[in-house]
Amino acid sequence: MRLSELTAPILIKTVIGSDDVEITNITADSRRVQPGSLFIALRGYTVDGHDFVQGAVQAGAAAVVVEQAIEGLSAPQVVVRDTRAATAVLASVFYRHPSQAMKVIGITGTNGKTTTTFLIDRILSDAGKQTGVIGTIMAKIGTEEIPMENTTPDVADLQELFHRMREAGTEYGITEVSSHALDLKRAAGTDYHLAIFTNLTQDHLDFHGSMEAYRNAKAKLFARLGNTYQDGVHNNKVAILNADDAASEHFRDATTAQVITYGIDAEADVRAVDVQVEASGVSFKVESVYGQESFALQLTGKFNVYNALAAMTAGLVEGIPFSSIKKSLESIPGVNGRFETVQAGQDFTVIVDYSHTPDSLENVMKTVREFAKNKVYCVVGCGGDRDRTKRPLMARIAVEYADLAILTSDNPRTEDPEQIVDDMEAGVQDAKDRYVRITDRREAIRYAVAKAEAGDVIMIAGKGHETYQIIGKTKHHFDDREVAAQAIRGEA
Ligand SMILES: CC(=O)N[C@H]1[C@@H](OP(=O)(O)OP(=O)(O)OC[C@H]2O[C@@H](n3ccc(=O)[nH]c3=O)[C@H](O)[C@@H]2O)O[C@H](CO)[C@@H](O)[C@@H]1O[C@H](C)C(=O)N[C@@H](C)C(=O)N[C@H](CCC(=O)O)C(=O)O
Ligand SMILES: Nc1ncnc2c1ncn2[C@@H]1O[C@H](COP(=O)(O)OP(=O)(O)OP(=O)(O)O)[C@@H](O)[C@H]1O
Ligand SMILES: N[C@H](CCC[C@H](N)C(=O)O)C(=O)O
Ligand SMILES: [Mg+2]
Repeated sequence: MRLSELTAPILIKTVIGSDDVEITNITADSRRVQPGSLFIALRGYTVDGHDFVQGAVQAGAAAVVVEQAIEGLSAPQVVVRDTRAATAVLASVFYRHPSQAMKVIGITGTNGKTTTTFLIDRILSDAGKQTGVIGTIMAKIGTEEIPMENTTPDVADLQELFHRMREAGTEYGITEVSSHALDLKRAAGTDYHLAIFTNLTQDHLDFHGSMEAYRNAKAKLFARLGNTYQDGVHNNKVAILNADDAASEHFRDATTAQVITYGIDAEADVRAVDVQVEASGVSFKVESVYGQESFALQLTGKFNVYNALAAMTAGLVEGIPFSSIKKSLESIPGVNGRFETVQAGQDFTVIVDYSHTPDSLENVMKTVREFAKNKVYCVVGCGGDRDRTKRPLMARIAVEYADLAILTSDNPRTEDPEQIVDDMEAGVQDAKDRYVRITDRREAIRYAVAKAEAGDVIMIAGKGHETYQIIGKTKHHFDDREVAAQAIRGEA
């Protein structure tokens, strides 16, 4: 595409040099520049992309987009007011608005996004639809799986993924939309068909500053959910909200789309009743505007009833029959790293879970307590370079629900691991006999395994599907499931 055509929709800009050059790819990362690339300089949290403009041109960039003109540059420059906002426009134009060629489902909320995307994927795939998924664990296009750095990728990468989905004939793009993405304009330019809200509880206060700002970031997904009403119900934009979460009223106000609610405790359009939580799964009945159905899932916990309700509401809105949804949801054995049990021949239960927020930890620990007959151990840490205020709260929850909490490391990143555990410990000073601190995660898991006796439960929280531990800036191989199994087998 010619640079002139690509930048035409940007109203306020100054072009230095000729814009009659061919652009073959766009990127905001100089390390990924190829001959013919358009390099866009973003001011990040760590470095300023403007510092890499010269390097990008040396690597073959055909042109650059900047907020400040660079002196003596040999390549054409387009100077704009806000390169982050411009990237969203440029990516949409370059890939020819791929999200409009499919139905994109956006899922936001503190917890349950990944799980809900998996459930929706199963419901739609079983109904014969071509799907693509973008989320924490990976992106999936048909059967191709692509590893992901973030839950929601950068806007140029996101549009490229939609482009690849369109090429593959995808009918539904099922995507997690993080609050970071909404604030950093990664989701700008995506035309969402359904927007789903799971829940809002504390996380990411380091980034958003307050719960109100965090909620407002999530509200953007609903505020941007179209403003037109088309003929035929299935062409309409729909917001799917959790009736049991107070933030839903805020999102209802923010959107002009039709709203449908799901819930358990409050009145809802799709409501679960008679919820029975067992170790082997959760059962419940659904009463809804679409009829009634009973479910017996292999997933467990009340929180998974919410995920199932959100997913089935999406399926029902899309015209999938209840009977088909029931079959799909009941056949799902579990989601990678979410309440996943480790079986290595032991006579106690070991569960690996991705709970890395106070609310998710409380949910899984409550669920464990509902079926645990003997002692419960909780191995938990908190990520470095992330919300510090959740640390004492998570430690508190571990201590309250477990007979013994083992406070340890998660991904320390660039923080001192001992300091992170200190921050956690600040929340449990009055309960010294209810926890131990073992900063080395492998040792912490080994300790819990050594302590456990027949019928006990060990919850290993925080890392779920992750197969690494980030210490400093280095990713080391580490898998809670592997480490637990080795400890059980007595391997080094
Ligand atoms: C806070 C945050 O979101 N940071 C993201 C941001 O990083 P940053 O601002 O530090 O970027 P930077 O390193 O300063 O670089 C600025 C610019 O210079 C460019 N650059 C940099 C170096 C170089 O040699 N050449 C070059 O061109 C970069 O590509 C970038 O465009 O831009 C990067 C590139 O897109 C992201 O990878 C990075 O996510 C980091 C890894 C991250 O940890 N993000 C987390 C907080 C996050 O986004 N989480 C959410 C929510 C998770 C949830 O659901 O709970 C998610 O969606 O994953
Ligand atoms: N609906 C829910 N409500 C509360 N907690 C949940 C819910 N669903 C899952 N959880 C808990 O949260 C953890 C993370 O779930 P999941 O990965 O589905 O969430 P996510 O929103 O994608 O997280 P992330 O923000 O890291 O991408 C699970 O391991 C479980 O402990
Ligand atoms: N998407 C979340 C993942 C946290 C996972 C946890 N293991 C940690 O490292 O804190 C985040 O980036 O905050
Ligand atoms: Mg996720």
